[in-house]
Amino acid sequence: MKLSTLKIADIPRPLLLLSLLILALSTLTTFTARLTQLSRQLSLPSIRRFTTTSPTMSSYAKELEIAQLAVQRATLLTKKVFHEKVKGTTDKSDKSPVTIGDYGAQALIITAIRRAFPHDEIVGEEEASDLRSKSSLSGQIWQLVQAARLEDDKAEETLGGPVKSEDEMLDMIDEGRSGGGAKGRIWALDPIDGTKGFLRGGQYAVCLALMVDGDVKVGVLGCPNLPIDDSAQLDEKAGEDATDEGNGVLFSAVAGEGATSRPLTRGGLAEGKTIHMREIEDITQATFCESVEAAHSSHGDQFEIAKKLGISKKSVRMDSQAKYGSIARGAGDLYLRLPVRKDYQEKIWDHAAGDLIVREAGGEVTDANGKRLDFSKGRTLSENSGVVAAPKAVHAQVLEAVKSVLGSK
Ligand SMILES: Nc1ncnc2c1ncn2[C@@H]1O[C@H](COP(=O)(O)O)[C@@H](OP(=O)(O)O)[C@H]1O
Ligand SMILES: [Mg+2]
Ligand SMILES: [Mg+2]
Ligand SMILES: [Mg+2]
Repeated sequence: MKLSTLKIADIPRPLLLLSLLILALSTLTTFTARLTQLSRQLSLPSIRRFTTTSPTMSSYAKELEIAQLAVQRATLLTKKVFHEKVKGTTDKSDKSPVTIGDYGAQALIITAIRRAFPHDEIVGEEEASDLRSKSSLSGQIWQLVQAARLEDDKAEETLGGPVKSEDEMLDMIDEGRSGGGAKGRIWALDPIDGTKGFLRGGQYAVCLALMVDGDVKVGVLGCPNLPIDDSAQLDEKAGEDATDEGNGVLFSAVAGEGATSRPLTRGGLAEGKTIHMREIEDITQATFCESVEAAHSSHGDQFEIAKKLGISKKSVRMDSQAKYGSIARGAGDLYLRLPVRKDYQEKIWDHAAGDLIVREAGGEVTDANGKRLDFSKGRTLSENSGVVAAPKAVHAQVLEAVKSVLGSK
């Protein structure tokens, strides 16, 4: 029989039904993929939820994978610098320290974001202008950046390959100069949070978050010096004499999908576990965390607040967003950060990832007035004052103590 004379009636029924089924399935798949893409572009969470085909498939699966791998790769570089006696430290215009580790990690992470999401904006803490006039420092960072490769070709391929040249490295660092804001997709990056801890041999974190229209949707914290074991409880020495030997944890969260921890590796991503804050039955037994640096938060006010809550245990002093990660997995309970100076505005990159990870683990994060942290105002949290993070069930009680201590000053 000639093909041109073939009639539908001539096709065997089972074959016809099978062809129709394949056609219907492929049309549905294309439609669903297009709808998901559209909802992502338009930031429509309700459509996104509807089009997510399985409960384990994240709405921000690609963003989460890139963010985790980019942070993991950057910790290869920071760990190397952590073990060096000389860390290429310079002072920034605000007199705060920055090291070759901070610059190198920022270059690596921004390169990964640029390759995967070329249209996204990035708010990064560091900028390259000082490096452009200090070629020996820039050369040292370039050596480190070239050496920082994940021991997993597929993971490197996912990140879009290495930084191509020293010039590209400097340009990538400067790609972090977005002013932030309430519209569109903006990443907040702190390549080394807790630089003072990093220099002192304490805790530090590599922090990355994606905000969409001012809301944090994805958060990742790489904490090379925290124990892998989620149940390892913090004691008052936890923030001192830290090391990455046998340690290293990668925290992550996606809005509405919970928080996870997994061991940091030198290659691809390890298996993750869901984490939760601890349920506190008796607030007097809570472990509270605060900065090591007295200039970053008021140790005096925090002591008074703990006293008011009946907490007699000494605080755990620890640098960086490792505090957020630690309370999110129930290794501690509260994080208090009350302002020392009225004119200081907290930076979004110091809180975006930690805020989401704690909230997704069952916590509540507000400022000292009980307002949610507002990441839509630019590079700083200009509408907020301080941070109060606690399990949901006791947050109101903690906030009451905060207000009472601050109100009586
Ligand atoms: N006066 C101040 N009040 C609050 N935070 C401050 C501060 N001066 C600097 N910081 C921020 O505190 C961060 C460290 O927080 P912590 O004390 O929890 O480790 C620093 O991040 P970097 O180390 O990334 O610069 C810096 O941005
Ligand atoms: Mg800094
Ligand atoms: Mg920081
Ligand atoms: Mg920093």
